[in-house]
Amino acid sequence: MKRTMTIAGSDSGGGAGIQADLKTFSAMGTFGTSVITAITAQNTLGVTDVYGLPAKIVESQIDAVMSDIGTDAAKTGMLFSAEIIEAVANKVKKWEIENLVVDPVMVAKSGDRLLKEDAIEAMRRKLIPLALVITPNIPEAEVLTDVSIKSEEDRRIAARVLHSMGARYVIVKGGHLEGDPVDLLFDGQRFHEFRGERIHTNNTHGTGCTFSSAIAAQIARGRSVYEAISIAKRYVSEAIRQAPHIGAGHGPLQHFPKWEADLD
Ligand SMILES: Nc1ncnc2c1ncn2[C@@H]1O[C@H](COP(=O)(O)OP(=O)(O)O)[C@@H](O)[C@H]1O
Ligand SMILES: Cc1ncc(COP(=O)(O)OP(=O)(O)O)c(N)n1
Repeated sequence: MKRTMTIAGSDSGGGAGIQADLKTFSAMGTFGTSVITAITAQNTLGVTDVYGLPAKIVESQIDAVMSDIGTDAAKTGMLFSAEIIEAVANKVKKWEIENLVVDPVMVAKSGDRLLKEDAIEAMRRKLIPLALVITPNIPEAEVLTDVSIKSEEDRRIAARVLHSMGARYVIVKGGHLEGDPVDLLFDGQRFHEFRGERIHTNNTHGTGCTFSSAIAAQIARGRSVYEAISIAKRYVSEAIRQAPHIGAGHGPLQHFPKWEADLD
């Protein structure tokens, strides 16, 4: 069985973070392991408290997983501080993790901060150069590149800047744009659009976590980055469409046991 590791924060509400990642890994037919970076007190209405863990315990969790179980791909989500980003980057190098999907999580849908302001430079310099794939949404791409994205051309410029920082594949997601969500991939040479149909709902908590975890799991299973993104997009769409209406705010997605089996 292929192995996938998430390095991310815990969401007590179960919709995003580590919890969404592990549900997605399982649905994709991979064995998921987890490295917790921060604990959030969170529900569908928002985040009421955040506790960042010491970088040392993040390092020892990675060592514990990698020295015994190993991984075929990894993803990062909420990394909270510059210290944790540096610790993760060092361990990614030490364990030679090449299939790394970086979801540069900064702010929750509720508007609450999940990454300290002074950690953005560490994200740019230490982690992005190690990424096989980086999956920013529009606001994250703007912060990382200092490009204000007002048009499709701006989005392409931002994708090029992120690629120049060292990520091999850049996908700037379109969930925050008006109309049907189109995600834009740049591989260093060509652009490719992944088109979806907008589902009008409040149940979109954890879409980014689910998308990046599904990409990591499909890469672990040997699919190309293009195939992995295409499958991840279908999965997220269906997970939003069949969301269970839980909580009074942005509700979580529905995850599907044996989704992978349905693909073959
Ligand atoms: N309402 C929606 N209907 C269909 N797909 C969506 C919707 N919202 C987001 N997506 C898709 O979910 C994935 C995550 O995108 P996005 O919501 O932009 O990320 P994030 O959660 O990081 O803000 C993307 O593939 C995006 O196109
Ligand atoms: C612990 C934790 N990690 C990440 C997020 C953000 O997740 P995302 O998938 O981008 O979903 P939304 O917050 O945009 O719904 C989070 N909220 N908590």
